[in-house]
Amino acid sequence: YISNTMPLPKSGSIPSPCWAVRYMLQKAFGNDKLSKLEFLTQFYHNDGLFCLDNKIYIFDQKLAQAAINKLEKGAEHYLNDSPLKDTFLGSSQKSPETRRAVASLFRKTSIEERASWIFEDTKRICSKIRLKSLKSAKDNMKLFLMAGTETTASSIPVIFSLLNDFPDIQQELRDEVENRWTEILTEPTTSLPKIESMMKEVLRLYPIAPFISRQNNVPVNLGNIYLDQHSDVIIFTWGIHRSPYHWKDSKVFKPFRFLGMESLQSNMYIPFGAGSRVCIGQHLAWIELRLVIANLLHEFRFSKNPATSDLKFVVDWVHAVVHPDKDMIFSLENVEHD
Ligand code: HEM
Repeated sequence: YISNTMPLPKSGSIPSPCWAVRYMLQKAFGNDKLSKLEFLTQFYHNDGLFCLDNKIYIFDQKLAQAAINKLEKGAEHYLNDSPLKDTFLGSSQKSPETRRAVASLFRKTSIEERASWIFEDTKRICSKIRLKSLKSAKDNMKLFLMAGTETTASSIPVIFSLLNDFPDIQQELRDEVENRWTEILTEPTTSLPKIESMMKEVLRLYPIAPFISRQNNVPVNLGNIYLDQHSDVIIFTWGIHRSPYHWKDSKVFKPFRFLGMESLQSNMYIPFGAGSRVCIGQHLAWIELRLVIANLLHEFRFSKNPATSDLKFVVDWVHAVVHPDKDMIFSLENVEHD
């Protein structure tokens, strides 16, 4: 009703919820910010973006693509005192165009070439660390450890919580593991199509990193949208992944949705971000997750425990990860093997 009676925003302007919509959101969702944002992505579907609390949330595919390509990571001074400054690994402080060029060059190289670049780069970083204080090196290590552990670790309980809700699917995945167990033991990268499809679907419905952030140092046009200098832009992965306009049965967990799906429309699926700042650890995370899930399914049967029957997933806005709202307790039963 509110949507139909509101004046249409001018083309090229960024809509923002009026007091009536804000009141309704508060009544409907209380402090559940994620649900409010999810609601607003549908409310402003035709605009593809909205502004809330001085942040611009983008979920239209073309606008998201433009924002990813044109805007900065949002840490413009981050590298100033860092030993990564002026190194290949620290290319984040260069212009988006340079970074894209570097990233595409990097993609075309062989593993051996990459290794030698990284080796040279690391040597340069080490000599800088020797000359400077260790503080900024520590900061970068913290980023790496946070990005590499919170994310993968948070994905595992979400996956098993869903598999508890669907015991038949859990068994189907266990069967896939058992059929290939000897292969997995000798070759840990053995393909497990059903498990991989399920992992993709979990990261679609519950993207562990629910948004990616960007900023601009100079005014920028995204399509016909004008962004002032230093706009705070959020590419809202959660909204994109759950949009009924992009996905059939968008709110339903369909673990085998991705089976046999060769390619996806770009930017409809961005659990690891996109562009030159795409997650550096995505391939490692994928292998880790696949092996952890295979191992756990091989060892145990998981089922719901009454102690955590009404589980909800919430966002830790500081670390930008999705996690369960309380400790998860599962019941385990050993899987017997001959
Ligand atoms: C399920 C697991 C993971 C998810 C969902 C995930 C997701 C993400 C996302 C969305 C970004 C931001 C990309 C962007 O801004 O476009 C990111 C960045 C990053 N990730 Fe991951 N990640 C995961 C695992 C890992 C692992 C295992 C590592 C390291 C071993 C890692 C290291 C990083 C680093 C260093 C960045 C910053 C890259 C940059 O700023 O250039 N991540 N990740």
